Amino acid sequence: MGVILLSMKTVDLMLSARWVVPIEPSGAVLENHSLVIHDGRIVALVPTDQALTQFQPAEHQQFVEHALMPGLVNAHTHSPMTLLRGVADDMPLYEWLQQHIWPMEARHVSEEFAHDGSLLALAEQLRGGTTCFNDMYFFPEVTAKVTTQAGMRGSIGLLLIDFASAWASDANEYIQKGLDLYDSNKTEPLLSFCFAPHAPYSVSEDNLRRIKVLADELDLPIHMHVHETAQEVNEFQARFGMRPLEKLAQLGISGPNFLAVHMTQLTDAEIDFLAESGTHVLHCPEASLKLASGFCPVHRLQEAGVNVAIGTDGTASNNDLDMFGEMRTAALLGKGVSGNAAALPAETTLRMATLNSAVALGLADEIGSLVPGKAADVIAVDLSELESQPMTSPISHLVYAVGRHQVSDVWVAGRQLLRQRRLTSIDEADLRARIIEWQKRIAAARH
Ligand SMILES: CSC[C@H]1O[C@@H](n2cnc3c(O)ncnc32)[C@H](O)[C@@H]1O
Ligand SMILES: [Zn+2]
Repeated sequence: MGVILLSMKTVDLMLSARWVVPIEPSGAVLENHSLVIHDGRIVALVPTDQALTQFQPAEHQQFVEHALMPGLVNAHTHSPMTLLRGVADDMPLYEWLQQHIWPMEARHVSEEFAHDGSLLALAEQLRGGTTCFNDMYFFPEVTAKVTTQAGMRGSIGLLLIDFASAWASDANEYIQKGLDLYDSNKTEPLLSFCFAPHAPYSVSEDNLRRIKVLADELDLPIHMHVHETAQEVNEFQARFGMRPLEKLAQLGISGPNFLAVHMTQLTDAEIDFLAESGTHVLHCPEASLKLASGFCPVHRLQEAGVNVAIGTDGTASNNDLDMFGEMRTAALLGKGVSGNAAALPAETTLRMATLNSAVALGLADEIGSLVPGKAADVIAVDLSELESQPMTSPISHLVYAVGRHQVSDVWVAGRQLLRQRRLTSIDEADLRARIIEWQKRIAAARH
């Protein structure tokens, strides 16, 4: 016994579970395996009986009726917009943006708005099993700070839009503030950055050229709403004599460092072009459905070889940050739109919300699957509930049957941020009080 103990490796944490869904190297489910974690990284994923003879963990948690899987990666959102949840429903994109959201943002967006809205987004996402999100909003330095304070992982958008806001008055200031944010945080382990020009219709060609030069110089991805509605494409065509994607191709923006959000309007030739250029598509099915923007042809994109990731978009159009719900919608919609029940099977959809999102964000070496060497961004999903019975297939249940309330525990870089459904790094009571104040302020301004 003494000899065995001596040869055992001391590690920080062992998570043993009935089921583990690592996503890579195979999409298969492992039974009775343990994840071994040290210094925030996965050091082994082995059968539990083997793990117990090889490793001596400082902490050992056992999940007898749970599945462990990689944290979900929300490929597109606008965190502070949680404060605008439910303010403008049941209308199309331009009416929603121009008559409701932009005027409300002009009235309310501030450092404090970005702080409290981001905190609410972090809390909602962690409680729903999302461990990393890709953001685009005003005051990104505030979102970045709250994210690191909470211990979550974030890809922060260096925003550009051609109108003055509480954050910046013109393109020069937007770009400079973005670069300053990047410079002062580029070594922060939980943060990464994307340039985030809002859309082809809201950022001039000259400014897009500037972003392209900077993105090449710093080797950062560019993240942008593109071909969201037919109206966008038609109006752009009337103004510039070409479709937005063609303009972006002309500017050299499309390619493996380009993340195109929505993409509901695509010709066959454009699908081929996206595949050839290595452009990533960030699919936000619920926001596109709610705004009746159109349908992203996900199955055709995947058949062509395009990397398609899943995002929620913001809560003013979704209206939640529920990546389990989003996976289910993506899978069902993908079948409906393609007329093919075999399109977007559960395993593919789970991969879209984890590894594909990580690939799009340039983070696949770090997150998106449970592979030794990667960061320990892990979630435990309780499958003991009646609603998950009988346990015919964990992967099927995770996509088609599980609700986000079944996420019991969450770790980011090996740090536990949700323990038996309680947040460990965010004060829920304080957050609730702040949100009630915002509710009053926003309601008062509307009357
Ligand atoms: C300038 S920060 C981001 C900007 O985007 C707005 N927004 C949120 N959702 C969408 C969407 O689906 N399409 C276009 N613009 C969107 C948000 O209100 C902010 O102003
Ligand atoms: Zn968006």
